[in-house]
Amino acid sequence: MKIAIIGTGNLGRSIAKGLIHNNAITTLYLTKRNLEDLEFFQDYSGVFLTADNEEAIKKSDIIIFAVQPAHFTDILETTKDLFNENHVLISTITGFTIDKIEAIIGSDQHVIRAMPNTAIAVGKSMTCLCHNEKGTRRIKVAQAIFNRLGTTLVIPETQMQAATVVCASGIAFWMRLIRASTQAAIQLGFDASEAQLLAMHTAEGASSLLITTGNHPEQEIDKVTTPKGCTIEGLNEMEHKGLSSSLIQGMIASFQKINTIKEKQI
Ligand SMILES: NC(=O)C1=CN([C@@H]2O[C@H](COP(=O)(O)OP(=O)(O)OC[C@H]3O[C@@H](n4cnc5c(N)ncnc54)[C@H](O)[C@@H]3O)[C@@H](O)[C@H]2O)C=CC1
Ligand SMILES: O=C(O)[C@@H]1CCC=N1
Repeated sequence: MKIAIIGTGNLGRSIAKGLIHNNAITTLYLTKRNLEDLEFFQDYSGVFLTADNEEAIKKSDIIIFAVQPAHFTDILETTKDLFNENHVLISTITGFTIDKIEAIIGSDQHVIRAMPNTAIAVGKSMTCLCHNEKGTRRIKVAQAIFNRLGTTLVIPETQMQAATVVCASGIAFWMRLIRASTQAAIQLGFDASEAQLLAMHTAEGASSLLITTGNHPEQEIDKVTTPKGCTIEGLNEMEHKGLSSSLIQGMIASFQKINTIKEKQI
């Protein structure tokens, strides 16, 4: 696959690492206005670094846009005449709707919106996808790419903002939970590196149990909670202190914020 990433910042770099490590490219063009901090990629064969978006688009079939929302309109305005019927345009831009994209480039292009997360760098992204009418014919191509880098779900565009909170911001939320477990493990006597090892592999184990069995979390919790035991004691104390409520309220706040950003930045 000939892929270009337009805007190789935090997310673009993560996508690039995932594509390279999963051998998912024939050529990969990475663009950025200042190429200095892309040195990591310069020795990989088939990977080209350039500040020239036009060159990257002309030499690629799949174009992944990963710039900040405020830059996307200008980039589309200046590159729209380069797009041809073979191009699949994939936007990761938060809040930038298909209507807004089509208002600039028209409705003749295959347009996919993708909401991955930074775990794409290690092939573990939960990526939500939606598409315009023409993009119906290329959604399987997009799924094939992102399935090599994790798991995909095709959703209606109306759910993309919520998907951003749950999956993209979700990486940060889960990191805080793992950090809190680490801090507790240190207080319970482990040194810092051991504490993080215990926390992150226990988190991975919990997630893998659900993915592998398809069980509801409470079914797995029931297997751990000995009557009058230490697990239920800890769980109930966490709930008295608002664990579930705090997570839910945080994600709702994040969702409310994303909808105000949408109005102001684009
Ligand atoms: N960081 C994340 O975890 C996620 C980000 N997103 C979305 O992806 C987009 C990118 O996010 P980040 O990577 O965090 O932002 P970022 O600011 O780290 O990266 C954007 C990159 O685009 C480059 N850029 C700006 N104008 C350019 C131009 N004209 N040509 C080429 N490159 C240009 C900047 O130099 C920068 O390196 C945003 O729209 C964000 O909402 C979506 C999902 C997850
Ligand atoms: O925090 C943000 O606004 C962006 C959207 C998803 C991840 N980062």
